[in-house]
Amino acid sequence: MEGVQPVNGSGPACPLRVKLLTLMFVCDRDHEQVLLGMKKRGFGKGKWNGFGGKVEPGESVAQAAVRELQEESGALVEMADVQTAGLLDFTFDESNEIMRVFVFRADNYTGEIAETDEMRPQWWSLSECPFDNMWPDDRYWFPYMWGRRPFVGSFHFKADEKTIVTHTIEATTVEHIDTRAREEADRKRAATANS
Ligand SMILES: Nc1nc2c([nH]c(=O)n2[C@H]2C[C@H](O)[C@@H](COP(=O)(O)OP(=O)(O)OP(=O)(O)O)O2)c(=O)[nH]1
Repeated sequence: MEGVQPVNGSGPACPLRVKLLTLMFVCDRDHEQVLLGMKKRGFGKGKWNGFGGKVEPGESVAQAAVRELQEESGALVEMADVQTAGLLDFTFDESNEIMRVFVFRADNYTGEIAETDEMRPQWWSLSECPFDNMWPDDRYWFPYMWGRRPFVGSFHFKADEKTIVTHTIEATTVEHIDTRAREEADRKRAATANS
């Protein structure tokens, strides 16, 4: 189990499992374009999204973001070029899981972008971002991500994974998000060592 915490501090009677995830956006600032991938399988299949996935025990959240980007798109981002963008918690009716997603962006990459088993990458002009075919929460925080304004948010969905029931989104600092990322990676490492 990756981590367990009470719901809104309501005590251990109602634990939620935390799934630690990354999401990376490669941005071409000169042409106002962002690299998205069509998810070909698994959670979010059929949607355009940034690239990401689970954090492995022992790696930092940013390292996981770089690894997942390369595995899914072929693009390689140096750690020095990884920019902290945001932190998002997703919950769903009838689920006892929090999907805790650390969002990053990068303006530089090397390597050859290519389709993989999981994703079909494509550059999108910012003005033509396919929000109707992305997760419905994305239009709330995408302007923060592109605008380099650190954000923290939470979205609670119905079990249909389409309808947002409640949400919060607010500005924060890179330091706050980075501290949370370190805490979450430490928690995951400790939970794995104890299991
Ligand atoms: N844009 C956006 N991305 C989301 C939302 N919810 C959510 O989990 N994601 C992202 C976080 C991750 O990058 C991805 C889910 O991770 P995944 O299931 O693909 O993880 P993975 O690749 O490690 O899984 P697997 O191949 O090992 O099965 O979707 C959302 O509401 N909006």
